[in-house]
Amino acid sequence: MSTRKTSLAEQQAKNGTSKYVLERCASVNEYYDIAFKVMLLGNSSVGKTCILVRFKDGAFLGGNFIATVGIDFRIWDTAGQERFRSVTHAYYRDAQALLLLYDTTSKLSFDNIRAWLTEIHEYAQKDVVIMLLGNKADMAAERVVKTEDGEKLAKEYGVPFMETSAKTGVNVELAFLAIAKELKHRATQQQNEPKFQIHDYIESQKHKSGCCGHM
Ligand SMILES: Nc1nc2c(ncn2[C@@H]2O[C@H](COP(=O)(O)OP(=O)(O)OP(=O)(O)O)[C@@H](O)[C@H]2O)c(=O)[nH]1
Repeated sequence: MSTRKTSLAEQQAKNGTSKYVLERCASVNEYYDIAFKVMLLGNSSVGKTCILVRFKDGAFLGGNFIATVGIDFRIWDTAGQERFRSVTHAYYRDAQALLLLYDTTSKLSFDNIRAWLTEIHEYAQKDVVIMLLGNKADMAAERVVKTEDGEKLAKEYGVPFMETSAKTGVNVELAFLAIAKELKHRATQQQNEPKFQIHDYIESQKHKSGCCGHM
């Protein structure tokens, strides 16, 4: 993709400066044509921080995240604890995308998704992109939330869904990439151009990466 304006972050990456420099640069608006605010939401301990770290480290190690995605992601890792809720509400309003996580080994975190969605509808922008993620898919023995339950809930609310693992990395990049593609298409879509179908995109990519039992 070619929406990126500058190669400063890239140069610094080539020069071997730390990933923190790269990440900081990646969050500076002026280096990009488009920038979006993405938030990670969900109960405490569902794995929001781990998903973000997995995504960022994978991207840094691969060395081509910025070049491939070409969009400045400012990702807000929120606190899941109830006592911080009033603080996070304030940030919903200008978020373009929300990754809503539950933990496949925690029924409570799954049951609370409805409450999270109610809150999102109250505080977020009407056209915010929401994606439901069932995390910790690697913990097969401890699983209490079936994949079908996640799928059913997502269908009910009309949001895309996938199971992820911050531990193995399965579907982590796909989740962020799908959001990036959706937001980019919305921002740059020309008249008469077909709408990006996020559900179709995810389904086609999920089949590619979800084949080999390494959840
Ligand atoms: N096995 C496994 N463990 C995970 C995964 N994701 C997170 N964890 C573990 O779950 C715990 C909580 O992860 P965090 O990323 O801190 O959770 P959080 O949602 O950011 O929590 P708060 O900051 O309290 O809202 C940690 O012990 C992680 O190691 C995963 O995909 N698989």
